[in-house]
Amino acid sequence: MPKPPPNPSPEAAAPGPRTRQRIAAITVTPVAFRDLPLLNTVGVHEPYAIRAIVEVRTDEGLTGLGETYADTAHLARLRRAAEEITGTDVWDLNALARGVRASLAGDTGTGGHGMAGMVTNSSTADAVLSPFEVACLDIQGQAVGLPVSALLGGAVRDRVDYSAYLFYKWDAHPGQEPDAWGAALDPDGIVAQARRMIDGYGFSAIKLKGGVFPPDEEIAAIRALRAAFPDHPLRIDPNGAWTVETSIRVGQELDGVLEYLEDPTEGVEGMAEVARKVPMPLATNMCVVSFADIEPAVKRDAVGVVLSDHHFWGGLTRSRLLAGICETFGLGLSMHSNSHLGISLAAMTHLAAASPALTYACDTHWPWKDPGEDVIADGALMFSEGALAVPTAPGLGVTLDRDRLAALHEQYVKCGIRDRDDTGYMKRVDPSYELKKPRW
Ligand SMILES: O=C([O-])C(=O)C[C@H](O)[C@@H](O)C(=O)[O-]
Ligand SMILES: [Mg+2]
Repeated sequence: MPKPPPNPSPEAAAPGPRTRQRIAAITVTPVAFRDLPLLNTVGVHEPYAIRAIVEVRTDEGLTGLGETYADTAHLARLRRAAEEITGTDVWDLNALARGVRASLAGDTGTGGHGMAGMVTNSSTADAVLSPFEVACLDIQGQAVGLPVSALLGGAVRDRVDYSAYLFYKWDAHPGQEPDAWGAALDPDGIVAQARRMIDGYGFSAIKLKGGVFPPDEEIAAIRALRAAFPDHPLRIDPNGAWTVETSIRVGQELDGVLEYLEDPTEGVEGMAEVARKVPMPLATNMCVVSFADIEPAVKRDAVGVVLSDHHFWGGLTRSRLLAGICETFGLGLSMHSNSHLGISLAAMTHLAAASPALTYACDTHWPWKDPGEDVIADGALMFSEGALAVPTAPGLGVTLDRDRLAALHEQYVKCGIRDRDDTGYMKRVDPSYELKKPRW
């Protein structure tokens, strides 16, 4: 009889405490990529969108990636936080959050996160923490050979659906040649834009950014979309541009047409009043934007769906916490997006894959970006039938292309935009433009 193999030594059998993987260096690089003249209720997108790319390096030589806003105040906070958290173990996300909070001590400023005034109450500490947390998860995944979705509890789906995010738009930035999308300033233009986007990406849900034209014109656009795309769930988001009365009227007129009505009016009280009188759920990325906002909204039954966004909810693990809270209180979960690059898209996809309650197609601004402009290498994120396959490579599953990073940084330096300012740009184009809240 063959002899059984000898028992392994206790050292070999037990994995033992692994060596900590400490943050040795962090680089924060602002970048700019071309953006189109997309209209919203506070103005129009400038010719470039700005983002910050965060690289976290460990003492063992692994690098994790994060992406966030690049407004001046946010960049300064990122750099202060980067100094404070250097030396932290990438597995100790609580210590990471403590370090970020410590770096903000005495900083009472709010905003500066790149949301053009449309999200004002989100937590500064969570917005600063987010890209570092994502980068640490990227490193953790690489270290153990697992995708980030596995670290978040496991992917419950292998594909994540995104929606066609439509905007009213001019045909060109003033003084430039018309872009490939052309103008969309009426129902026909919006339907043509939807067709182009759905033909290109296969999206199976549609969101219209509203709050730009009088509500009846936007109702007409939604009706035209319904006629052209009878089976696509539809949403409209005027970013709080309407009074409570207008919101109720629009909601009642669109009975049976919308899957949800997003931020028709500003504030929890107004949203609660609207919610009582319209037939469809209200969704928000404006009145529930931090953990402190959840209790008042739940108590007043103000919203039916929360649009999570790891960029201002403190990263991926805190967004999973939000998902759990939403499940507990019977709130639906969807996902918000700003103009972004591939690192953000990868993080959003891992999060959505690992969030069982996320049953709506996620927002993304991806189609509005020039496909050639990114900081990641091509090939990791390819849309098919409106969805992205969840990356299965270790970590986020995307790699930084240094030449592209350098080119987009150079573009940031040259373009001169340092803070997102949709209103200021609109006023430069049309000096009679006024910011009104509510507008109708
Ligand atoms: O859902 C939303 O509220 C957004 O996507 C906010 C964005 O800032 C959007 O309005 C934009 O990019 O103009
Ligand atoms: Mg919104």
